[in-house]
Amino acid sequence: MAGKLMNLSNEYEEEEPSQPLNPNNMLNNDWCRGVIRPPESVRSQLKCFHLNTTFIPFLRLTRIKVEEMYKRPHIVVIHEFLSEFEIQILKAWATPGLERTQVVNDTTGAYIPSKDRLAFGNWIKDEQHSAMATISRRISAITGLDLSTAEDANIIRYGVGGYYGHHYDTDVYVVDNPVIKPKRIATWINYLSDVEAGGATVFPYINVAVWPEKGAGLFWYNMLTSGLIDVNTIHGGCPVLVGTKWIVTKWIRPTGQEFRKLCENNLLSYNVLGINS
Ligand SMILES: O=C(O)CCC(=O)C(=O)O
Ligand SMILES: [Fe+2]
Repeated sequence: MAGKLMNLSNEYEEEEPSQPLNPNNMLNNDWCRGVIRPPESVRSQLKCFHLNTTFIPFLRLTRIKVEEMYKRPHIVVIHEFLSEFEIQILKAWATPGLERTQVVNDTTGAYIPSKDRLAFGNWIKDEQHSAMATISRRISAITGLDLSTAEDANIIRYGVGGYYGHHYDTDVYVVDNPVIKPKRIATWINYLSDVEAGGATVFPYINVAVWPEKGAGLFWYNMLTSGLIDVNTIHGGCPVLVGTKWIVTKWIRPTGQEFRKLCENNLLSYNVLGINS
């Protein structure tokens, strides 16, 4: 068994996950163990590239290093997105006010503590620190999205055993359930730390695992161009086994994107970083 756990070779890449998709069953599941990857046919299409910043004055003199993790939905990692200074500022800001994180209750819509999310968090507004305002401005420049309507950034610290069960970031329509959860067209996660073991952000329906990398950004669209939820974006944060995981999440709202991400006739067309496909 130990041999199997350690073996990350191709032998396992097409294997079907053996664990049921249960938010409380993040520990030791196949996605978190890193033994499942998208098939070769998907991986061979993925690219690394420098974002074309020619027409983005704010980023003209920077190199934005993009690595695709999946195409549809478009999941990308932006390497070396944050500076060491920004990372230290955000951690120092959050630390004195860290509190147990909560989730939106499906029936009442209220924020409640939950066994699906074990972490400590704090919030920061762009106006509260110029470092955060600059980060939001960079995210906006890279994604082309309006961040003035986005939620405040959520700074999260996961200790050993901390995790976030599988969930959607945007609301899921449930018949007979009057509660409308917030709509989030896209999510941007900043990793403020590496994690020695565990702590991957996983998308179990498409077998994608993103391992935290200090300073990197992770971005994906939760919605198709039609505004429908992309069901393949269900994701979670794996338990931290060794070390501490720090992230800063920006949940981006559809409001304000009307002239930036145009609706398309095709109900199932995908949003992508840059132009749509
Ligand atoms: O901790 C992670 O890797 C995922 C966090 C997440 O899903 C969120 O903040 O919405
Ligand atoms: Fe999430």
